[in-house]
Amino acid sequence: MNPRDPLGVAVVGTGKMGADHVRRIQDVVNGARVSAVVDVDAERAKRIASGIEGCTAYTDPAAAMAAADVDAVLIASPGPAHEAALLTAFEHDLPVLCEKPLTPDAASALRVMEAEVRLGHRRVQVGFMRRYDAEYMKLKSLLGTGQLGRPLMLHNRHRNAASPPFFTSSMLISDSVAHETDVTRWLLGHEITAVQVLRPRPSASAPDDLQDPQFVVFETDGGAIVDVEMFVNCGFGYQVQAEVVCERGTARIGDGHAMVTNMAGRWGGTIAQDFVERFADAYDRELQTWVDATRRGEVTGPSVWDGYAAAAVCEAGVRALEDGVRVEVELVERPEFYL
Ligand SMILES: NC(=O)c1ccc[n+]([C@@H]2O[C@H](COP(=O)([O-])OP(=O)(O)OC[C@H]3O[C@@H](n4cnc5c(N)ncnc54)[C@H](O)[C@@H]3O)[C@@H](O)[C@H]2O)c1
Ligand SMILES: O[C@H]1[C@H](O)[C@@H](O)[C@H](O)[C@@H](O)[C@H]1O
Repeated sequence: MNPRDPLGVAVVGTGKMGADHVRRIQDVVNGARVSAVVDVDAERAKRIASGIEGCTAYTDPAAAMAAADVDAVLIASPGPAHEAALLTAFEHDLPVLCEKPLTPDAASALRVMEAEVRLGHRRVQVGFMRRYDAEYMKLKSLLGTGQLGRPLMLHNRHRNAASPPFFTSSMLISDSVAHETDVTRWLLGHEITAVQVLRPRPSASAPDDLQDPQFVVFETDGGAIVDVEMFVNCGFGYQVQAEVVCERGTARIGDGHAMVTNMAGRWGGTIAQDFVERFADAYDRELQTWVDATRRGEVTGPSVWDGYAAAAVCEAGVRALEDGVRVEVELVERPEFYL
C-alpha cells in the first residue's frame, strides 16, 4: 500500500452494523475507503457495493482478503462467524477491527488468541466501542486521577427498546452484558472472578420464553462488586448508564440528554432509540482511531486478550443463568504478548 493512498477496507457482514460502518468509512472517517464488501447474502453485498466506486462484492471472506486492493478487514458478521474470518485474516497478515463479541465462547476465543500469538504481532482491535464514548472516557480519566479513592462498586443499567426476534435468554449475557464485562475490566482495571445471575419475573413485553430482564452480579479480583441490570425489551428506548461508587465519592454517566425543552407545562428531553444513535460518536472515534493506528502500522484499543476475557466471563454468566448458581471465571494465564 502506498502511504498516501487510503486504506482499502473489506467489510465482512453488511447487516445493521456492517452497513453503518460502510457508511462511516466512506463518509466520516479520513484515510480509508471500502474496497470490498462480503456477505453470504449475495444480493445485499451487491447492492451495497454498487453505491461505492471501486468496491467489489464477495460472498466468500477468503476471496476478498486475497484481493490486492484489500489492506485491512472490518468483521461485522454474526459472532459465530468471527473465528473463521479472523483466522483467514491472519493467513493474509491483515489488520482487523472485529465487532464484539470476539467469538461467542472462551474455547474459540482462545484459538484466536493462540493464532495471533503464533503470528508474532498484534493484528486485532475488538469492537468494544464504549471505550471510545466521550462519557465513558471522562469517567475513566476521573478514576485515573485517584481523587475519588478506590472503586468499591459499579452499578450498570443496559436497556434496549426491543430485542430482535432471534434473541435468546443466554444472548442477554453473551451479546449484551458482553459490553459490561469489558467496561468493568477497563474502568476498574480488575479481572472478573465470579458471576451470578438473578431472574426477576419476566416482563410481559418480552417474547415468550425470554428471561428478560436479568440482574447480573460480578465479583472482581480487586474486591469490587459490580451489578448489571440487563433489560432488552424496556420499550421506551436505548439507555446505558454507569455509576462508580468509590471510597470518597461517586461518578455517574448516561443521564445526558442533548437538549432539554420546556413546552406546554412540561420539561424534558428525548431518549435514543438504538445503539447506532446513542453510540454514533463512539463508533466514529473507534473507526478513526483504528484507521489511524493501522496506517501507522500499529494496533491499539481492546485486544484479543480483552475479547477472550469477556468471552470467558460471558460463558460463566450463561452457566450461572442456566444453573442458578454462582460460577467462577477461569482464565488461562495472560500471555506476555498482551501485557
Ligand atoms: N458494538 C455494538 O454496539 C454492536 C451493535 C450491534 C451489533 N454488534 C455486533 O456486530 C455484529 C453484526 O451484528 P448486526 O446487528 O449487524 O447483525 P445483522 O444480522 O444485522 O447482520 C449480519 C450480516 O452478516 C451476514 N453474514 C452472516 N454470516 C456471514 C458470514 N459467514 N460471512 C459474511 N457475512 C455473513 C448476514 O447475511 C448479515 O447481512 C455482531 O457481532 C454483533 O454482536 C455490535
Ligand atoms: O448486539 C447488540 C449491541 O452490542 C448493543 O450495543 C447492545 O446494546 C445490544 O444489547 C446487543 O444485542
